Amino acid sequence: MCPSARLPLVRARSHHHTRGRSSARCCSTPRLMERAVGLSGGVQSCCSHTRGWSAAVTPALYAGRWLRSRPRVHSRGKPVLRLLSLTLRLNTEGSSCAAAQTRRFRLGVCAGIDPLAASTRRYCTRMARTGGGPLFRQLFESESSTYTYLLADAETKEAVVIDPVLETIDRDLKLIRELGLDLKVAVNTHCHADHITSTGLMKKRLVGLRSAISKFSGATADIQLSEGDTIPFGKHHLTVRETPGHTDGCMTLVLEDQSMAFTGDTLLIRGCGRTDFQQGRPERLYESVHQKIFTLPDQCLVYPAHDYLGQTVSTVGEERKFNPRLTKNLEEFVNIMNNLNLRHPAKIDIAVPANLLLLRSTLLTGDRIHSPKVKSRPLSFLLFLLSVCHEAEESQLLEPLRLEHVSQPLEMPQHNMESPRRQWPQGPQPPWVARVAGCQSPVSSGAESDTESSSTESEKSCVKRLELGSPRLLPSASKLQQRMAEIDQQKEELKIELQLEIALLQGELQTERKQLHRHTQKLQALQQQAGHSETHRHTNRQKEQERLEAEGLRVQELRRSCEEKEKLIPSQPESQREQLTLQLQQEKEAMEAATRAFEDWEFRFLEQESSIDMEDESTEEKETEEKTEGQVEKEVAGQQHAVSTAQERVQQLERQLKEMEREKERELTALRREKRELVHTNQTVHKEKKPLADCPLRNRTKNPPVCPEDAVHIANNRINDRPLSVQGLPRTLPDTQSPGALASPLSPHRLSNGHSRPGTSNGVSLLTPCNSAASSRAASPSLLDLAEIEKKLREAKVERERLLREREERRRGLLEERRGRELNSPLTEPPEPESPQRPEPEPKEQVMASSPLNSPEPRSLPLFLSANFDLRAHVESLGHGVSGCGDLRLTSRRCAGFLTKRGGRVKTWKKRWFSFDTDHRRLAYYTDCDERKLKGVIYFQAIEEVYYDHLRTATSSPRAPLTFCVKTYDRLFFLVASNAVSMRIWMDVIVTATDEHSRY
Ligand SMILES: N[C@@H](CCC(=O)N[C@@H](CSS)C(=O)NCC(=O)O)C(=O)O
Repeated sequence: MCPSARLPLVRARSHHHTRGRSSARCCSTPRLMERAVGLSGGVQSCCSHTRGWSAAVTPALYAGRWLRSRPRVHSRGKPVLRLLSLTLRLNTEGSSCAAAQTRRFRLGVCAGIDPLAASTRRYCTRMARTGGGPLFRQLFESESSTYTYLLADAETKEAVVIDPVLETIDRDLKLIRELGLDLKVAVNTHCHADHITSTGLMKKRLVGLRSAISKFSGATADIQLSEGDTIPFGKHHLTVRETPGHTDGCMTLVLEDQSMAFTGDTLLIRGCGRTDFQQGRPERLYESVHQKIFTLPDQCLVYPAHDYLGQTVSTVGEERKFNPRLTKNLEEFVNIMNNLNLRHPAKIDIAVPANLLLLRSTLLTGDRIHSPKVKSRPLSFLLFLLSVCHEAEESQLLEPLRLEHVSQPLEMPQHNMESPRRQWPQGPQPPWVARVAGCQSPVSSGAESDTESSSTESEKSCVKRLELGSPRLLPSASKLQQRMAEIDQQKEELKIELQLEIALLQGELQTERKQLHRHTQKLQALQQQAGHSETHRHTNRQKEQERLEAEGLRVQELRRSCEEKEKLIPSQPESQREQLTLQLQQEKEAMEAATRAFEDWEFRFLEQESSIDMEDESTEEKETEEKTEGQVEKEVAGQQHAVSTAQERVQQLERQLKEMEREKERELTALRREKRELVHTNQTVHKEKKPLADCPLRNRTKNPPVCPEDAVHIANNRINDRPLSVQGLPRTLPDTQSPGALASPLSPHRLSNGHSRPGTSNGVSLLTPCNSAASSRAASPSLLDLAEIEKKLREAKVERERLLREREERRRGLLEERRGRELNSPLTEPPEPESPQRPEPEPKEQVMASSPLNSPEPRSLPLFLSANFDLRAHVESLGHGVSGCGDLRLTSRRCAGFLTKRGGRVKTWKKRWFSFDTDHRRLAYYTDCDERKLKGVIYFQAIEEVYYDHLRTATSSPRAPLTFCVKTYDRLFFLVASNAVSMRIWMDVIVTATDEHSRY
């Protein structure tokens, strides 16, 4: 396909019209045509200013230049000919009312009538009425007081954003989304020093978006702008006016109808950009404003990049009249500017390199930077990253990429050495070379294909000719040198990007560390909170305990009084006895009721106590309290989880670092290999060019002898081109380690055409001293890099270990603290069962025996309340061999022994000493057989069922066949006996306490 056929039918516009100056600016020279780089139309040109619109510029005229100036070097060194979406754009001006309006306006300008003599407002209103004006939004970022502007064509929705700020990227993108805009270009009026642009990140988020900045900014972007360039969006466009002075790359962007000017930092409202850093020069700024901005119509609205006083807009006329600096003469102006004594912008040290960096299309948007986190990295992290990169990389970043190796027709005349592509011998090429292979037309030279192209036949013949020594196609030494310089540059690029990636990873590490710190703080806060609630709970519990004890005393008092009255009755006159007995009966019932209430209360209390050990459930009141505790514990667990997640992330980062290191090694190896090959080719060229009397060409190509000169070179090569690995980093260059590799840096398949390398006896490439010096120069930074990477890796490892240690210490601290709380808290100390206030009752056998109530037994009373109930006898009567069961202490009123109990919440199995006490009517359990530390109680009235577990807990129980269950009204206890006999005894013992049992 003809290259020109791919180009759009371009439209040409009046380039630049400023009241009466239009003819000076408006031109139709090819140079200016080439400068007019459009977005979608691609090209606009100047033309007859009397017509406003011209016929299309011949596409072919532009095509070559376009393609030559547009190849881009991808971060991996691949050329990406970014052919813009050169859509066919027909000149449709005049087809709509709005366009007609615009046209009339233009014609007015061209005819020397100043249509803006009327107020801008009126003009804008007219434009709005006709729907001709662009959609416009002024957005503000408060930290740096930056204005971002959004302009869009209301019909096509194509949009341009000016000076977007990183901090407000989400807001801006949201608005763009909401308005349904198709953001085509993000342009920066200059390389800002006070904030980081969001351009790079926007490109990452919006497919097809391209960055633009002045070519004098020092930053690279997809589009590098200069005077007269236009940025179209729909039927509108902005024109670039270079306005240096604040920085070299400052531009003012003027809307097509000159109704708006985006002046960046050049002209501020009643002020102007400072000139004390970033190539600032007051004289230049003065000239820029006066020549490029003050020449705009008075009504032209001035939209600056900043305002620190809340002003939003001004006009050219106003500024020309009232600007306190720019109304002065040059000398005064310079004086003012040199004495502003402003503080440097807070972020200058990071913003400048960041902006130089983030505008680059390869960074943060290319496939080298893989990290999925890029999008979500916080600003602080980016700042960190940039500060890391700043010092080391600034110089390289300032250097825009310039590789112009676009394919040229193969059969070009010999004198045309513009394309070094043809001279590369066949073999492993760096990817970018492969991407532009072949005799394709410039347009189809591989830019649209992602596949690596193979050598074409003509390439092969070219190589063959080269190898046969054809002087026609030998590359010039300077071209080779140039290519080597480019490889060095690529190396530098690679270095920068890898360092960036490392910095990214380090940044992530730092973010994780900060997160860890936050989690730790939260954990501490939670612990404090837990401590407070613990104290509160403690106080409450103490009070409750006191009340409980008082109630216990009262119940005892009631009991004593009943007993005394009971003793007195027999000594009373016969006539009163019945009455007294009745009274006594009532008092006893009251006493029983009080006792039951007390016991319930005590039960709840003890249950709550034991819940501290997380083994028991609680009553409703306790549940409320525990809920808070549970939440705290849950949060603590959450924090611990977060800590371990952070730790995993650190490990992951470490892995990524290693991978980066490996990738770097691979890339460096490939680059070194290519360089060696080039060195070799260079050497060949030298040899081909000079008459080699002592080493005839034919001989050299067929069966080359080692001539003395070569021998020297070989020796040199062995010293100078010595693999770096030999010099200290053996693993970095595995392919050059072996003596064979030393002797033959050319890969074997490069010799597969059957020809030995000219100038080598065994494939050794030759180095001139100059080349070898270049080689070592190029190699040294790589060594440093590797050492640096390794150092960082070590640091990361140390950091990781530190984090791990910290985590472990925290965990231990937590555990200890918790243990300490358990030990110190009186709440966790079980109440003494044999407390002085509540002495263990006397053996009830005697008491009950002497009681007049012991018989007749009311049928409704549970079995164990029967006065003559003998537990041991009962168990024996059931056929159990009690005497043979040594691990049980069974008396007439008590049964005690070890059982293993499953925890209520934390399902751990713990051995406890259980005591079934018919007098206290409770089954209590203690930590040990001395019965000093009560862990919990099950009151008889709570027991509902006792049954064998039937191996339900088989997977967890220490002895599933010996596991049985005690069901209370609100909980299920799993207990394990030490043997089958004791299990059966225990079950029969406990079942006596059930109401169910009392019915039989
Ligand atoms: N206080 C601000 C810095 C303000 C500042 O220096 N603004 C620049 C434009 S951004 S580089 C400027 O040119 N100002 C001119 C003026 O007269 O204010 C900060 O700390 O960031």
